[in-house]
Amino acid sequence: MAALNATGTGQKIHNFNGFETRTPFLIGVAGGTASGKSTVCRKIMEKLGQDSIDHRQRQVVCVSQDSFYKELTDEEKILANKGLFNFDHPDAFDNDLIYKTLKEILNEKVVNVPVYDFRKNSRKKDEVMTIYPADVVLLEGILVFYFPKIRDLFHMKLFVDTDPDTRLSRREWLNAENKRLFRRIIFLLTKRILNRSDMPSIHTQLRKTELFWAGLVVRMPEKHLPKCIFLGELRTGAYSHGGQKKSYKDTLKVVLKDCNIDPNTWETLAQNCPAQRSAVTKGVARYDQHRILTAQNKHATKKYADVIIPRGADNEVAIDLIVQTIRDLLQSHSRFQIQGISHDRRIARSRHYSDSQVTRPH
Ligand SMILES: Nc1ncnc2c1ncn2[C@@H]1O[C@H](COP(=O)(O)OP(=O)(O)O)[C@@H](O)[C@H]1O
Ligand SMILES: O=c1ccn([C@@H]2O[C@H](COP(=O)(O)O)[C@@H](O)[C@H]2O)c(=O)[nH]1
Repeated sequence: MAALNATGTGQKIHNFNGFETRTPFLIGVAGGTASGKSTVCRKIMEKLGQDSIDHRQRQVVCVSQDSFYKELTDEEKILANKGLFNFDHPDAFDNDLIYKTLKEILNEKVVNVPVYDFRKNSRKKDEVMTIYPADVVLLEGILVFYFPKIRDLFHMKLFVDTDPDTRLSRREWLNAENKRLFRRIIFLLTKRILNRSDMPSIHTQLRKTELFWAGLVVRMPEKHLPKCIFLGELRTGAYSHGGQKKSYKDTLKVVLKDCNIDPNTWETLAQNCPAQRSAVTKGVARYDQHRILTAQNKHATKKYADVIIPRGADNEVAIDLIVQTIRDLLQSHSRFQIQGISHDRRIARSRHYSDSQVTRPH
């Protein structure tokens, strides 16, 4: 539990589970998609009465790892539109920015984090979320414990553990208009089925089909329509009518690289059907192996948690325990306390305030 030491300078130092730290106290909240991470964080904020406080005055703030999704390149956007981009891979996030932001938060700086637009798979232009210095900062996300450098910054690590079928059932079936939710439904569903039947992932199968088809096109006689359309474009890097630049060439290049096949020698390789088949089979197997290892590593981040919350937001007992721990941390500061007790800190922190924020933390 948290203990507090007063230093000679009057500065307060927490001693929590062997860590010595000044505020802010950083809490990581990991768990699978739709496990209830945001809901757990929202409940914590509500129970601490923080949701009703102006965001510049809050002692507890919550940030989502989703804000740090990387900007996709044009090629990646094409893959994403085809459902071929893996948003659950650790590299899908701007991990350098996550680290830099957490370090700034730990140094009590005002930080601006990007606002991610799931519909466009990109950051919103001219919009940021300003995080003001707080005593406790929660960062929730599917992969917040993946990279040791980031993981080691947390003073406390929570894992929201909700079984995959419940997560799947939570998807909003009626909201099929919403592309993001729809993609997640398909993703979770196929993942469950493929895992159960021990088949390669949908990402792997799509790559295999795409490469076999691309090889077939290379071997077609020159005048065949698919060859004119696809490889004409592939050779010259032409614009497709009304479409995006070099779409076929670029997506094929990404898929080839994923499968460790050199895009520069691909056409020569594809002329030799058995050689191409063997290279694709090997490349796809390698890709699937890499994908499985990444998924295992990702899943294994649960082992780094200090507290595992089974049933997510339904687990009131676990949430109350966490809330009480945060309350203890906050109340151990003589200058400011939560819920109804005076906030000298508002004055003490007024130098940090700025009017630059556009949106507010949830
Ligand atoms: N305990 C729960 N019971 C019912 N629905 C829940 C529960 N926890 C979360 N949900 C719902 O499931 C969906 C995903 O929850 P969310 O907290 O956004 O998950 P995550 O942040 O892990 O993706 C949301 O629509 C949310 O309202
Ligand atoms: O552009 C995107 C970015 C991410 N996703 C998916 O969203 C979830 C994020 O996890 P949560 O736990 O729900 O916050 C993840 O499964 C990504 O695959 C997306 O669909 N589109």
